Amino acid sequence: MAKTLQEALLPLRQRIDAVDEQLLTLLNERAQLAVSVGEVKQTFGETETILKPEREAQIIRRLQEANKSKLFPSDAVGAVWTEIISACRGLERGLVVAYLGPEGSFSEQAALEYYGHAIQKLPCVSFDEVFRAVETGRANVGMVPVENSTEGAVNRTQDLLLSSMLKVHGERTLPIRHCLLHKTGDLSKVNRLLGHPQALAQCHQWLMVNYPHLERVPAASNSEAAKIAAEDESCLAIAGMQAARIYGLTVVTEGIQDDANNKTRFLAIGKIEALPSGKDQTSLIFAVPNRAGAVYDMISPFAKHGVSMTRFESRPARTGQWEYYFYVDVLGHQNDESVSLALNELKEQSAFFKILGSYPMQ
Ligand SMILES: O=C(O)C(=O)C[C@]1(C(=O)O)C=C[C@@H](O)C=C1
Repeated sequence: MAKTLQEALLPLRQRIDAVDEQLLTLLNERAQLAVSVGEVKQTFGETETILKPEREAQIIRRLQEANKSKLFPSDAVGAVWTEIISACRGLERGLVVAYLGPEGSFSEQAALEYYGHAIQKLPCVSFDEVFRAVETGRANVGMVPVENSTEGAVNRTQDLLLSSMLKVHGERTLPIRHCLLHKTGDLSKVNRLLGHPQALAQCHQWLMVNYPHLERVPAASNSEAAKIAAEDESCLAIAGMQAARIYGLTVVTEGIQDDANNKTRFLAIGKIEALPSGKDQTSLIFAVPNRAGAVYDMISPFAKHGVSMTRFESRPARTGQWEYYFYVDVLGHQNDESVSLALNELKEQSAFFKILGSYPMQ
């Protein structure tokens, strides 16, 4: 007699159960090893945050390499091991992560994707507060947006990176899909649209075509806009799907950002510094003396030592003298010989010079 579907599935499901049990045993073995690592760190007086960004990046890259041309998807290797490491790290010591909240922001998503879910979340009301929370030790680390593929630099973050003593130890780039959200979906009472200025700018053309006369009101964050709209039928909000879910909003239109490939790059900041991981980049800020050819002279050490520049941006120095700070990313770690030589030469000629950090590339 032919088997039923359940009968046909049973032996396969039994084998899946057996594999899961083996995985669980191995995960517990790994967790125990992480606890031992934590104890060893303690005996060596390593009492600061337990996070080792270079080691985490190496583990994930090595496994992704080993998994090449295998069945389990490479992206899933990254996501699964981020969570495994996060859980193990949490057993060594909890990690408090500050970011622009409230709950449901893209910054929160970046924080969870980078540090995993075994963290203590500290949503903050502004980027300034994120930096302050980490500087004062209320949080161990923070996650802040630094640039968007449509709108360019996130200016407040750039300014805070300039003045803060915090270092960059990692990066995460997220695709950003904005949605138009409303409490009920009946827009008859709507008279304004709330969104973070960055989100309003990233959706500018779509809004011009679809809601040209609607008043646009800047909000402290997208998730804050969503939270307000959840209480007020006169408000539309721009925020992500996660915020729509958390605050129970109706999605009026999905994907309203002007560029379908809209992305934001976030930086992981803290007091720790990442050691070389084998595939790193270095972020720095410098200012040049105000004379002809100064910028050219400044960047020539990179060409001389074969160091690739991946980002070059300027911000006014606020002296009223048309002077600028240059924000530059280069490939390689500051401990690499070529990068170190180039940076030393650049430093000697700079009116201002600051390394924000060397960190594993995503
Ligand atoms: O190797 C370490 O230093 C650990 O603490 C272990 C571990 C891991 O679970 O593999 C956890 C946290 C660190 O950020 C890096 C790796």
